[in-house]
Amino acid sequence: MENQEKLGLLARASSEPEQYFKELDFAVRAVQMACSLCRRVQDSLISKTGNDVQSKDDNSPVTVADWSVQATVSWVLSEAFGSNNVSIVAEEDVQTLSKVDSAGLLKAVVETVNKSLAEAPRFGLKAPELPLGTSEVLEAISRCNSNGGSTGRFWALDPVDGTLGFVRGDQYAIALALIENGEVTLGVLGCPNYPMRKEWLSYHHRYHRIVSKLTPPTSESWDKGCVIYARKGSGKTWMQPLLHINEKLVWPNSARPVRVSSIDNPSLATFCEPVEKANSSHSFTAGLAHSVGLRKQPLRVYSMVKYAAIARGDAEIFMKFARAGYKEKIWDHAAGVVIIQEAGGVVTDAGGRPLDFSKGIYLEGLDRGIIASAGAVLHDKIIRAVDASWDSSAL
Ligand SMILES: Nc1ncnc2c1ncn2[C@@H]1O[C@H](COP(=O)(O)OS(=O)(=O)O)[C@@H](OP(=O)(O)O)[C@H]1O
Ligand SMILES: [Mg+2]
Ligand SMILES: [Mg+2]
Ligand SMILES: [Mg+2]
Repeated sequence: MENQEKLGLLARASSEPEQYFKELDFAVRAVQMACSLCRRVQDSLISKTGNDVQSKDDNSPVTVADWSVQATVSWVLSEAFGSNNVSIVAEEDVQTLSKVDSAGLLKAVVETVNKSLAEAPRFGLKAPELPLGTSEVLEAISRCNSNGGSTGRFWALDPVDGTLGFVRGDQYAIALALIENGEVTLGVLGCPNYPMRKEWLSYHHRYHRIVSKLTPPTSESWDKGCVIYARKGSGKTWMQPLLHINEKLVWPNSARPVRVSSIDNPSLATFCEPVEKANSSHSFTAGLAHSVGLRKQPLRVYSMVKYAAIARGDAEIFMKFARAGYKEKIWDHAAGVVIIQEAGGVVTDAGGRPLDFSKGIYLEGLDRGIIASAGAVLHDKIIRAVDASWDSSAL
């Protein structure tokens, strides 16, 4: 009882729907396991120069970690709720993995999944009696083939968000959300490299190693990591430390509530945005920043760690304006939205409307871009600035 309270897993009032506690509990454990898996894979990825990063049809990267996390989370959720009751929308599929020349890759995925599942008892979960075979791993990945929609319940999973950051030894996230009748009801974000000090969020390993005189943080202080989660309507967002390998700490883990920043003066506010210009227009947001009076340098961070930074109060604004024609996917945002909202923040499209998770795998009808803020004052200022500058922008 006391432990559940500490974890933020208890209902505040008996009128609150109890059915989400089991879901949140398993989701947090699954994401903790995924964080542990990713840390191992990222460490081995950076320490060798192999052919460990594949390219998808759109030239975006995918790694052993993406498929392995998808299989692991899918397996854990199926064990907890029964595979017939679990519907998952997730980013990866098995096409590349099932190709004849991908035997080595598939073997690495199966090994990684089994290594991760063998760790399940540390997270208070049951490990499989026997290691999973290749077909079981492929089946766990391909079971995540839901198309979402406006009715019923499904999970949205981004096994590794910010894969580019992941392969560069930088920030990335594991994102799991539960969506019911088109509304995000639970969000869990694992951020294995979330640094101990927020200043280090803008520290890009590769880049700074070459051009910066900054002393690199030691791996101990850099690799702090956290899992952040929230249940819709609870008014609280919680944060757990990562369950580190080699640590004595076993489940249940401790958690503390986090809150958005109280800064509403633009000149004191920090905004974050994607690292890659190809994913969001840096020139458009620079113009917005100037007109709103944001004075600080943008914090460019890979992945949904940007949502976590707002929820934790380490930054005040997140903006993303993808090129015309790009359709945002639900798994890139669902967990982050509920985590910011329950921490006291605001997330809408650039027209001020809530993001619509009820139309399948894409955020259909999204008006121009996505804006998340620590509060309504900053949010309104940004939205007005977008309106004022949109027509003269090249977007
Ligand atoms: N062209 C384009 N425009 C906008 N967004 C795109 C585009 N291509 C991909 N994506 C999606 O962006 C996800 C990564 O977003 P980030 O905020 O991490 O971007 S960045 O790497 O920091 O630039 C990334 O998520 P992951 O694939 O999970 O890494 C993609 O879903
Ligand atoms: Mg991807
Ligand atoms: Mg993603
Ligand atoms: Mg991904």
